[in-house]
Amino acid sequence: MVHPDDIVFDGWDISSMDLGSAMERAQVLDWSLQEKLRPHMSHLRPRPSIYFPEFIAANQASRADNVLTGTMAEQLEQIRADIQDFRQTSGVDKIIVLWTANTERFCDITAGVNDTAKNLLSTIQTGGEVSPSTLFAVASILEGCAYLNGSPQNTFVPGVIELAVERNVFIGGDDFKSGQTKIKSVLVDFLISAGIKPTSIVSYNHLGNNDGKNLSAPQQFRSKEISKSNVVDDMVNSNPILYHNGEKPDHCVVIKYVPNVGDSKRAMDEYTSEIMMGGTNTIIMHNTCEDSLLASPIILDLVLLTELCQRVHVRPQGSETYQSFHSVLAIISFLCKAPLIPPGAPLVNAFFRQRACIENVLRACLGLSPQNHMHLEHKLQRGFLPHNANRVQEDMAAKTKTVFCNGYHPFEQNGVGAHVVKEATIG
Ligand SMILES: O=P([O-])([O-])O[C@@H]1[C@@H](O)[C@H](O)[C@@H](O)[C@H](O)[C@@H]1O
Repeated sequence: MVHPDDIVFDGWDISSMDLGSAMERAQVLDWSLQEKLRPHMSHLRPRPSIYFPEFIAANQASRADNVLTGTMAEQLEQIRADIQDFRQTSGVDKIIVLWTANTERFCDITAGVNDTAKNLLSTIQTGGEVSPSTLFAVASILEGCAYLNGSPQNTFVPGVIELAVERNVFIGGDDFKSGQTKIKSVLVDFLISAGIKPTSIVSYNHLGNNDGKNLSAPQQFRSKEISKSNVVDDMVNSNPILYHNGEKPDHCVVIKYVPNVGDSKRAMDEYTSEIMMGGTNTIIMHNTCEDSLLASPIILDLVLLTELCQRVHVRPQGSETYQSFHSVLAIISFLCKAPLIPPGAPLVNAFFRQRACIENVLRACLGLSPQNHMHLEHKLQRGFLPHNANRVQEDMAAKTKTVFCNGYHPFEQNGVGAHVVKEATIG
């Protein structure tokens, strides 16, 4: 248990936080924001981009083409130098690096290559399979900068996670939860919580931007398919009455590249569910949305939340010392399709549970108790909140009157009590 009084912030009062001041404190080091957004986001500094990143090939092109050159070790140093340069020229206190570049294919987790921090650092020196996003993550961590992954690939191989923990640097991801998946994390939770059992979920989307083009490559699509598919797992597992052990709805995800629609993504979903007595309920949805404009506020929120979390320190009950959040920053799950969580932590994809986590953490930071929606003070026979005792008494008097008028059970007896009294009377 953590008492709200045991949560502190470095330096300033959260209640005075506004987006503007937080933004000044946490400028985004943006590596590849799409051209069309740049005019609207002048405070974000565009940086070299790597599109279609497979592996950064040595001597691929010049820096003028926004592509890193040299050996992998040299590329690592170049990225670190870029970060240092940005720190100096921009004068910001903190840098948070966020990967908005295209989806990469999943890379293999190989013992001796990327399974530990030491092995990963030595693979970078000697050459081997290290994806561009992993290289950026390592550079950021070595520079003490939090690193967030907005794409689905497994940037955070075990070696990166170990390095982040060793260096006490936040990492978080994966994959912006922007459109179709965001709705899914609400709708499936609603269906299952309402006792309606989804048996098949079929999701198509087509789009024509650079992201869509990249996803038409099977290996990159596979990364996206994985991050989009696992999103219902925790909701399914949360209801053992509807789903037996290991049972899952069929879940199919298709993405097609259609250049003509550009950034205007079309998402079509069909949710088929089983209802009472074997009946069927089907929900069909068509959603037309601007892919980049859904992603951009998520980028800002991710950075703001991460920066905020860097200033939160917690002293668990019975402990002498304060500690910060785990390096794997799970609180930002709300904004991600495939949340990265610390080993052994429960995975939560359900939208409102993720939101409640953020809300309650922020409430705790302000010294407020968590919002649990019980509202017991309004549900008991007698109120128990001292500060509004009078109000409660008045309310109860009014309710008593209503109860008698309605002819229901006498005041101060619940349904069971009323039933017993009735039987006793009859007897
Ligand atoms: O968030 P969401 O709509 O489920 O998922 C989307 C994908 O289906 C889409 O193909 C991709 O280009 C978007 O960037 C986004 O990741």
